[in-house]
Amino acid sequence: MVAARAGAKQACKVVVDVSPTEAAVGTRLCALFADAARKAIADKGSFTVAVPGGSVLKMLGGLKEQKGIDWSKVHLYYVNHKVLPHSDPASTHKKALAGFVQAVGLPEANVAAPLEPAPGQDLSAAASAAASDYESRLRAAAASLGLPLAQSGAPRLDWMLLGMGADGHVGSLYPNKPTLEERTAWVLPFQKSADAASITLSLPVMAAGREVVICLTGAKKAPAVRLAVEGGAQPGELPGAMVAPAPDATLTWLLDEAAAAELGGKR
Ligand SMILES: O=C1O[C@H](COP(=O)(O)O)[C@@H](O)[C@H](O)[C@H]1O
Repeated sequence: MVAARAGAKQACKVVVDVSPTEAAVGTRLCALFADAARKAIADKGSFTVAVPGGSVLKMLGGLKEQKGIDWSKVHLYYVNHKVLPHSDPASTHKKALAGFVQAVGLPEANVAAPLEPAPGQDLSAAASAAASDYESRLRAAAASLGLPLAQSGAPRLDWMLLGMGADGHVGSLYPNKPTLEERTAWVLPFQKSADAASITLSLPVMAAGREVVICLTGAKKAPAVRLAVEGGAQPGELPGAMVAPAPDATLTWLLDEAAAAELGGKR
């Protein structure tokens, strides 16, 4: 079921797209991704997309079934990434390569892999270096691909695909953290604990997507979905609700029935 909503505070068009099961959400996600890629490539010769980790990345395995995409014209970025060697089983880059990139024939040169930590490097220093490197690469790509910039100055990727945690976190932007206040940097380091750090796109870059798709499933996330879609979160409480795309953008909530269960009204 697909419904456009006017209720949320975003100025952009908001679509709530509900499928019966998690598997059906995965199928729908890959079909929408493929449609957007084919259209962008036909219209302007390239498709730029940022993808998250977690359950949404796994769903992208279904892209293997999609036909008619010129993968040499697709440019892939990560919404967030743990500061780890690419050989680490928890590396999102490693999972993306194995999950769909290699199978569909997306050239690895078109995948912006984050800088790996140097052996023995201090984690916080490695996170800062990786964030700064990723931002430089994104700036270079924005220039070479001619990406338009949003009013915030952030690059407008064609598709900004986000997951959201039950606590409302998107990428590595967590509730009530100073990273939510960032307005200038495109990529930020975030140290979650003494032994876990990541880099993440900033809120302005997430919001700058020409299409922003927030995909999530499961009953545990239903309260966060209700708050984000219908409003009412306290400032800083729910990062997913703080992604406010431009008026000419579309924000699509791609949900299963369980995640949509607390939404009232028409959906
Ligand atoms: O920590 C993270 O969580 C979100 C949501 O993950 P999910 O497995 O519950 O879908 C994810 O989008 C993000 O990339 C990841 O770092």
